[in-house]
Amino acid sequence: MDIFFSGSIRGGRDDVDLYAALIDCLETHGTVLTEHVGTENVEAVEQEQGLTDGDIHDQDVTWLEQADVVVAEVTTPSLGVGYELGRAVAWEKPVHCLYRPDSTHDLSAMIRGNDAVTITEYDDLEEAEAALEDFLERNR
Ligand SMILES: O=c1[nH]c(=O)n([C@H]2C[C@H](O)[C@@H](COP(=O)(O)O)O2)cc1CO
Repeated sequence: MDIFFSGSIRGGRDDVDLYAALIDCLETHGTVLTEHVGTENVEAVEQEQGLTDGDIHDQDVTWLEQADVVVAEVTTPSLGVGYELGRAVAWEKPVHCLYRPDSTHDLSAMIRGNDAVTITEYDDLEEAEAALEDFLERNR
């Protein structure tokens, strides 16, 4: 199963360690196409690789199209994550979002109000992992 994991990069990297833990969990169920989202110095690595913003966009959209399912951690608001979710919904991919309700950012109505997206509100990693396992089992 190919999994597209979506998480904030330029929107803010406060949750990067959490993204890495979620990616580790997802990798026990399939191939995560976007492992780089959980890498601390992702933008420096992309720069070293000579990737332009155009390359990053095109590569991510290719992975998104290839993915069987999409998982996003949406607590830190991100334009890129919102864009990826919109395209995933338009392609009718199964989409699951994880959100921590103790956040200072309220979740966008464009995500919470979207019937095509399932959302788990969670407080700790264990709860998030259980929700992901359930989502992946239902969409295998
Ligand atoms: O350098 C990048 N590499 C990359 O893969 N992305 C993709 C993957 C993430 O799920 C999403 C993050 O968007 P943003 O940077 O607007 O927070 O966009 C985004 C950037 C920077 O915008």
